[in-house]
Amino acid sequence: MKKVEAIIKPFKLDDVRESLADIGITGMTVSEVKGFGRQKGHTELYRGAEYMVDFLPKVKIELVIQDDVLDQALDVIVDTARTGKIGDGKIFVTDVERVIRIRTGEENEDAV
Ligand SMILES: Nc1ncnc2c1ncn2[C@@H]1O[C@H](COP(=O)(O)OP(=O)(O)OP(=O)(O)O)[C@@H](O)[C@H]1O
Ligand SMILES: [Mg+2]
Repeated sequence: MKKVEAIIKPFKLDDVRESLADIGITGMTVSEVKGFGRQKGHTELYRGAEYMVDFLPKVKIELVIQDDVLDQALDVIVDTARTGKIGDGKIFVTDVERVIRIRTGEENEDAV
């Protein structure tokens, strides 16, 4: 199992959620976050205005998925979240050791 953390532009969240649902992703966690990339937050466009702040608003999506859907999920996120402008975001992938569904006690592949 893999965890995918995708930092994206907030206005892309609905599209990304829908595209992921379309390929059968059944759960995700979303947070409002702030961050910067290599432009250090300066001079990035957000909702048509040029922001001059240290941290720009972003949305973080976290998904834990089975290995066999990883590549498809990454393709969907990249294709849907890309505008081609700076600040489109970044995706981090890590291994997940264990997953437990609290209600049933099911684990791992049965629980994602
Ligand atoms: N190395 C990193 N570690 C953790 N979070 C990061 C890292 N790089 C980017 N982020 C997060 O992703 C958000 C978007 O980053 P961004 O797309 O600006 O990356 P970039 O490397 O500057 O690429 P680009 O040149 O396309 O803007 C940042 O605001 C931050 O929240
Ligand atoms: Mg950047």
